[in-house]
Amino acid sequence: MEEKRASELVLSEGKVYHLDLGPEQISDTIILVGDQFRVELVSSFFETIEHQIQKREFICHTGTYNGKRLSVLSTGIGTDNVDIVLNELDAVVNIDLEKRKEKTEKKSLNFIRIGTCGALQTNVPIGSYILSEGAVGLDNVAHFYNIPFSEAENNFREALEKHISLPDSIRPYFCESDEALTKSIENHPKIKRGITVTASGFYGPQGRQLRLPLRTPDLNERLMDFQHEGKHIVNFEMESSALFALSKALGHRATTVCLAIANRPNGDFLSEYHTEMKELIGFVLGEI
Ligand SMILES: O=P(O)(O)O[C@H]1O[C@H](CO)[C@@H](O)[C@H]1O
Ligand SMILES: O=c1cc[nH]c(=O)[nH]1
Repeated sequence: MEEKRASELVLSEGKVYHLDLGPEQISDTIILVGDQFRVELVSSFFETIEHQIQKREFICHTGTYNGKRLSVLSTGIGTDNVDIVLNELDAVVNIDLEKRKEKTEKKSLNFIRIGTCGALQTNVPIGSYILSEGAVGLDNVAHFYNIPFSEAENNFREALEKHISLPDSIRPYFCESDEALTKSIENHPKIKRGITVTASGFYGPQGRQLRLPLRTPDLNERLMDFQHEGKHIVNFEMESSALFALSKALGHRATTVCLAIANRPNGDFLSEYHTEMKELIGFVLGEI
């Protein structure tokens, strides 16, 4: 295997550059959250914490919950950050950082994103837990890689592209979550399973209009009434498409569960959700 150059595998004092992590400092199951302050909320459930680090918006705590080693890491907002997080976590486990060479034996990580989202169906009230069976990417991260999308994933994307007319410059992609990981956290009365749309922004890209007019004003209605082989779109958030696509390509497993803090068709928004988020975290940790 060829040695990765300093500008390609970017390290700082032997650790991956943005996350400041090395191989001993992460577990095989990693909880990903967008908000950096949610890391402490997750690790407040741990009985021990062995490692804590922060660089920029990336905070990581590694410890144990019910005797099981777990890490929790903040990604910050957006799929551009997910590109950094997934590539660097994969490098930590699958590249020998000292020799700068890919390892022969690869490790597979489990990623569970616990986020917030906006529901896109009238019958999914704020406070629901939305579990992603797959994510439509309206961002462009996956377009820079060869992702082994399945025929079913390509068919879903094609059907969606026919249903919504997006500006020519936006090319959606679709990637499923890991079914076994998804199933492991589906047993809760507040859980609704469905398809997530990962947007490249919070306002216009999610059909929110403040002062700027929108180029696709009926985007949300189009997404809400789309269905393909019994699958419906249920929510908007900003990370899962890249998380699922890069995990698939790198041989990792990923799923997402989000607390609905907005309901777009009903016009509702929950700005203070600490208690609801704590309950969701407690549920997920108890299941994995
Ligand atoms: O609460 P988090 O995990 O950050 O998730 C959602 O909230 C942010 C937008 O407010 C985006 O990151 C979106 O995906
Ligand atoms: O409406 C919402 C709420 C949370 N996160 C999003 O990306 N959108």
